[in-house]
Amino acid sequence: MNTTQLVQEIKKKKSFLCIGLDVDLNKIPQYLLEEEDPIFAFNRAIIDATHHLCVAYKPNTAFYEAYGLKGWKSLEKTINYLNKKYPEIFTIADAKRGDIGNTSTMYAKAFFEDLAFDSVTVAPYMGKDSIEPFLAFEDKHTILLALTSNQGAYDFQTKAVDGKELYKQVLETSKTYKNSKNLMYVVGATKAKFLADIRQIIPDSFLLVPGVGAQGGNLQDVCKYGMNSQVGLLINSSRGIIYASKEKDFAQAAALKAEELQKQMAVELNRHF
Ligand SMILES: O=c1ccn([C@@H]2O[C@H](COP(=O)(O)O)[C@@H](O)[C@H]2O)c(=O)[nH]1
Repeated sequence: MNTTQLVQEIKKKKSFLCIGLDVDLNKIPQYLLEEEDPIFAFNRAIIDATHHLCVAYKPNTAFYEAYGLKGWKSLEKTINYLNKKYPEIFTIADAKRGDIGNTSTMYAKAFFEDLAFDSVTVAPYMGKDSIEPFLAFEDKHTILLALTSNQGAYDFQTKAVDGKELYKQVLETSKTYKNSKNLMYVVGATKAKFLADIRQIIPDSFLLVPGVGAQGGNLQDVCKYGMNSQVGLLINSSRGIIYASKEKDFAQAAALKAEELQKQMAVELNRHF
């Protein structure tokens, strides 16, 4: 999916919500554990109940890798289900990969070819030759960690190197990479006050913004400082939506939580456009 199609979906649904599929078997309704594949059964129910309220889903691969081969199979079934039943949805593998070039190529093949995600999150620390193998996939998006939502972001990302904060150097340098038009960036909702500066450097890029809800980020602040003329935002919520209930009504409860955010997004879209 390209960004023009993504923006069309956002305008159609009046939503730039990304739902995080971070499935923890201790947190899902216990009756689902009797299913052959409880993780996929959970995801399918959440997706069917919420797809009209969001434009993207983001499984964090840690929650699948933690269950070994079974978990990876659940991830595969989830992406196949999304691609087949809801091809209009933008898919993000939150895997935070990046390595020397030939290894990055293999990571890119894993997420873009084998699993057919639209995008994958990548860490910038190893630089150009670790990122360009992902960008070589012309019709896919590489989502670079710029300024993360956690407290540890202040350890390195906001520190000045040669007089400029590291996250700003990541943004500026990444614009020089081959196929940089296919870059998006992660900026935590907890870092909304940085968004005005970030937009000076990357006015047109899409931002994946995790950290609303459970981590305390504020949707309105993110929109105020981060929205651009093409919306330019995908705001993620995982736990705040998918664990709204541990009972049989879990999918409906998730839909209600997603709808709360979608309605706030509709207000923001009306305000900006
Ligand atoms: O800076 C970052 C980068 C990634 N994440 C991931 O997003 C979700 C957030 O989950 P919530 O339950 O809505 O807090 C999760 O997968 C994180 O690993 C992030 O939070 N911050």
